Amino acid sequence: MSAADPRIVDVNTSPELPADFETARAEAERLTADIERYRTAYYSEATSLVSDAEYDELFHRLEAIEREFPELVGQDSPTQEVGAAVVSAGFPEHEHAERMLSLDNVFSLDEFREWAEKARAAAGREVRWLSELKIDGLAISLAYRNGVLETATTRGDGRVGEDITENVRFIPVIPARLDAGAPGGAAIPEFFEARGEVFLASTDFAALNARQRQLQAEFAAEQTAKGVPEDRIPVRYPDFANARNTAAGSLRQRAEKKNERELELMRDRLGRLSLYVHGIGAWQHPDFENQSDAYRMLAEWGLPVSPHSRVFDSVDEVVGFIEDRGEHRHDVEHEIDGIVVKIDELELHAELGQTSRAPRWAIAYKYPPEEVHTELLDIRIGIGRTGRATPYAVMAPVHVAGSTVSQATLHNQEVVRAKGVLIGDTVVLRKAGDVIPEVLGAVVERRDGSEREWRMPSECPECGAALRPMKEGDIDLRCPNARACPAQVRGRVEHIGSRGALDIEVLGEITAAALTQPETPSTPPLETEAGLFELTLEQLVPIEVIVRDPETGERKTDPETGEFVRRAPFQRIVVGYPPEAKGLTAAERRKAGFRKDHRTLLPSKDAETFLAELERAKSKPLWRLIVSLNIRHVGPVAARALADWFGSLEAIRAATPGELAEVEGVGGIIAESLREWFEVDWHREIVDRWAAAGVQWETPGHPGPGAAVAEGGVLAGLTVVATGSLDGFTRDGAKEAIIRAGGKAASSVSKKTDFVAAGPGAGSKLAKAEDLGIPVLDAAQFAVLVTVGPSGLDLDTAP
Ligand SMILES: NC(=O)c1ccc[n+]([C@@H]2O[C@H](COP(=O)([O-])OP(=O)(O)OC[C@H]3O[C@@H](n4cnc5c(N)ncnc54)[C@H](O)[C@@H]3O)[C@@H](O)[C@H]2O)c1
Repeated sequence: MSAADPRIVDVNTSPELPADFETARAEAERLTADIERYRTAYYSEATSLVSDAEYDELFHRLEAIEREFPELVGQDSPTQEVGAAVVSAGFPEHEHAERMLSLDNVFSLDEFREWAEKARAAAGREVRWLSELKIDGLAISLAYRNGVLETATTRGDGRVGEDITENVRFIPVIPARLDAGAPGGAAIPEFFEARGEVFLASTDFAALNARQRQLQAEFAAEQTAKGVPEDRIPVRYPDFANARNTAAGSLRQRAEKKNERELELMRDRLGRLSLYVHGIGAWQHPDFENQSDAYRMLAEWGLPVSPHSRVFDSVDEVVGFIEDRGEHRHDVEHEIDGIVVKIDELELHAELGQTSRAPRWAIAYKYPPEEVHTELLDIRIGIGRTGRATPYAVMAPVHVAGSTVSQATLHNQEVVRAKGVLIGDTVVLRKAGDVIPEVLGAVVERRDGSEREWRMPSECPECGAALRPMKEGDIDLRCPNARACPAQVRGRVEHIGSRGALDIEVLGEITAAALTQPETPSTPPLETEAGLFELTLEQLVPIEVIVRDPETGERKTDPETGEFVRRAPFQRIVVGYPPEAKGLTAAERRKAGFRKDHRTLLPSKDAETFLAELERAKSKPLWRLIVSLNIRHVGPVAARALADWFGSLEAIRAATPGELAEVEGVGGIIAESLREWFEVDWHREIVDRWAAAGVQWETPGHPGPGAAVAEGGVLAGLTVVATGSLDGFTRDGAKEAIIRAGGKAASSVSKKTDFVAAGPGAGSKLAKAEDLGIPVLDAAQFAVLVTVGPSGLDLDTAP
């Protein structure tokens, strides 16, 4: 999807400004009406009808138009105002002793440098820059009289806000009474206002959502007990989508009309809120020179101050801070949407002054957005190689955190319910850097009734089998048709080619699909992976696939012909004279009317590479072959352990679950999974057909299960257990040293054990060795054992 897609919001490119006054006025009116609607919802209902980036874009567009046509700037333009006037939620109104302002924004480092240069020029001297994290929360003003919290007020329109003191009393970090501090410290003034940001720390936000899920589960259990069918139980406690709006909503809850239980929940939410002070308002006789000094004083009196603020002497250092914090945006305990840079010297605040909405001595540098709004077009099901059915969101493509996103996993049907999203909803999508995109929830207020509920399908979308949980109580549903479901075969074949398995060049997602679900021929060359090593050039060449859009997964059509775009990954077409013209001279060909229009299908380079890679794969290390069998829980680590110990697939198959579980790195779950896998006929068919095609299911020269690799080594015939951390050896290193010396490296102590090497952290194995009277060695003795053998040990001095 190109960046020119109208649905993709790009805050960095704005169209040209209107050319004449009338057009400009009409657009400014439209923008004002939209901004008005959005900010009322945002400040009064804690709801984001559009994303912050979209809001900022509208705001900037209006600012740009007003700059071009200054006659348009009216008193009530949003560009001249702070926040929004209070839309009463029933809280008393309260007038700030000193106005609360907003901040001007910049969106690039160049813009920031330009602003800093201007501010310095206006100051007429070098200044110090107080650089702070811009907390994504909501501003409040705390008025203290004689050290006691008198009022806590929202910002409102900057002059008058809502008195939310009663709610703020439940926020544990906000002191009701200040602490006079250490003797000799600054005296608390009779009256002052501290400004700060209320926010929900990321861990508290996660905990609050966990609580919502728990409440929903309890509610669902009650409903079930009343006989309400599962799919009719409403979502009473949906996930909260956004920490800032949740904090704002929590703070503006009304206690009236709430029953005991609701009050308890309300207080629980308030109790999770935090605050950092980031400014001062009215203050009688300040006896400090810098804003940073004020912070130190407020902290002494017990008000929470952000630990992340820094003071710099140069703009370059500030830029470094902005860049560094931008890279570590998520290492902070709360959400940040930018950096606020302020001149530290209070004297200059007075000198530079303020506009109608923001101080001239501070600026907010905003980071690119990580949350955007987009439309949820559909919810579909993906079937993975293990048959797991995973719902995923298909969205109108949207640009966020450096890439275009149109799909996001929704994990399972419970998650879809908890998020409370409907198809057709405007949803909040979050993508932070390289992190996987996540749908946070719906913008419920934007619903128009056309949205529809999604239900988890009961059948596999690829093969029609009835989906079911693997075992009772599982939330995940699976397609049980493991052998024939095209999605599962495709997934397994792709896995075989992956780097952690057989690492076969060419065998990726597209080839896997081409081999299992081609357009032509209608019978796929592979019914299951059993036929992989039997593939021939003749089978590969005719394969055609329909090209899909990598973002939407939709089949691509040719805009001219209207037909699906096809690709033949394994073909090369050579155009020449027909075979009948062979041996004729040019004149004879002309005379006979032969033309150069005969097409011959030949294998492409990929086809040849693929077959050569398959050939090579047949003798790859046994552990890679084991990984490529797609056995549940058997990844590279377990496969290596199995291959090292047993040396052949046959030995693994013949081992009892007990013997399997004894191998270090294997354990009971994997042992059981292996046993189940080998019981299935078509699994054994894979092994047999691959073997018939030349796959080597054993490690050449391996002497057999658990036996010494190095015949006749100093530990031949001896079993050694290494436990705890042995100085000079890694865990695997110790095991390898035993095997290299010809011994058997066992993972549990029994009567058959000859030596136990134990380092710090050794637990029950050491105790057992002592019980059984088996010699226990320290790291130094172990080193002697594996190099010289038991004859080098002086066992009387063993610990
Ligand atoms: N999505 C929407 O519908 C919608 C609507 C309205 C506003 N908004 C968001 O709100 C912004 C405008 O709100 P605004 O006027 O509060 O401006 P702002 O958020 O751009 O900046 C001013 C505010 O930053 C806060 N802040 C956080 N950390 C601070 C610090 N260390 N020092 C000083 N202040 C700090 C204060 O609350 C201050 O009032 C928009 O840019 C947008 O992101 C969104």
